Amino acid sequence: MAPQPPLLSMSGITKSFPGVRALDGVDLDVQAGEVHCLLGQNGAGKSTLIKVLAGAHQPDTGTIRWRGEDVTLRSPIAAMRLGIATIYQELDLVEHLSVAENVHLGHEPTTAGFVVRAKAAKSSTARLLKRLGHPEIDPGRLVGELSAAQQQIVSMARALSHDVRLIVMDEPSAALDPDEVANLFRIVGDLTADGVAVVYISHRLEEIRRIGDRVTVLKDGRAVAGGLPAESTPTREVVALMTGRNVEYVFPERPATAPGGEPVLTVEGLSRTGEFAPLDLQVRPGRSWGWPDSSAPDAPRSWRPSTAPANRTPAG
Ligand SMILES: Nc1ncnc2c1ncn2[C@@H]1O[C@H](COP(=O)(O)OP(=O)(O)OP(=O)(O)O)[C@@H](O)[C@H]1O
Repeated sequence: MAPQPPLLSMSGITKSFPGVRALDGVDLDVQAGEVHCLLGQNGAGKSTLIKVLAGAHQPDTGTIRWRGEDVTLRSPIAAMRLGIATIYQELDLVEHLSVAENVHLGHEPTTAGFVVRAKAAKSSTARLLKRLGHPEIDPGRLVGELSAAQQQIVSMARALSHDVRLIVMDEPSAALDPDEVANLFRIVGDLTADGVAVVYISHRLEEIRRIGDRVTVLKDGRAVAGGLPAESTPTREVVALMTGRNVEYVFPERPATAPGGEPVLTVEGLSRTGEFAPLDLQVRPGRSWGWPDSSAPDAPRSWRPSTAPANRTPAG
């Protein structure tokens, strides 16, 4: 049997803005059902590449093949019609519309009669939210009233309300707590099991190892590595590709310091009414020192407010 062409094949993509070549001949191949991670430092060209893929930017040169055929993605709607959805970090939801209205914006269910359409939109939205592990989100609620994590789920529901074959997720875990990240990974696993491809942008290398299949690394607008195995490529190699420097240079070893030298800072009996009880501390060379979250339930008593919080005014 002839091998399947990649779901997506971007070749030699260039894109310049005044004074900067954001993409300089980038290739990206994505297979159906894989999680393809896109890595690169700030300014490497990731956003520009996914905007080209989303139909939001037109490339200056290069070709895009989709399921084996050359395509031109003239607009986000054209990309969406092919089954390419993008969930940007800055979510593009309309805050004063309801969840269901956002999910179906531009492609409302077409059953006759407005009320029936609204009902159909609500029930199909409820089904999508359940599939995404968030049945508690009310499809009738205004999007502006939801948390950042819930808004991201709404954005995913909107992507899934189309016949999607590839979803681009731009730093999807950035605003999520660990439970929400676990739910995100479950969603990604379900999508890929259904044959949907995910292009996943993250700065968190440990995430890429956990859910990624392959990695493409961008640096200064070029793909310096394409389709590396996510699980087995050593972190030092990925960091070296991203930065152009070896790990020893990026994370130089700290100079050895004798434990317990003379304190560089000593504080005794420091307190602030309504903020924290008297405390002593010493900071010594070569030691790390962190300030615990005083509101955490397991914070030592001395870190918690001693009385009702007072207005903060600069100490005189
Ligand atoms: N609309 C624009 N106009 C001018 N320059 C742009 C525009 N969009 C991106 N650039 C420039 O193109 C280069 C690549 O930017 P891009 O946002 O694609 O990088 P990135 O890898 O997504 O970085 P980040 O992680 O910071 O978003 C940068 O030098 C950026 O300043």
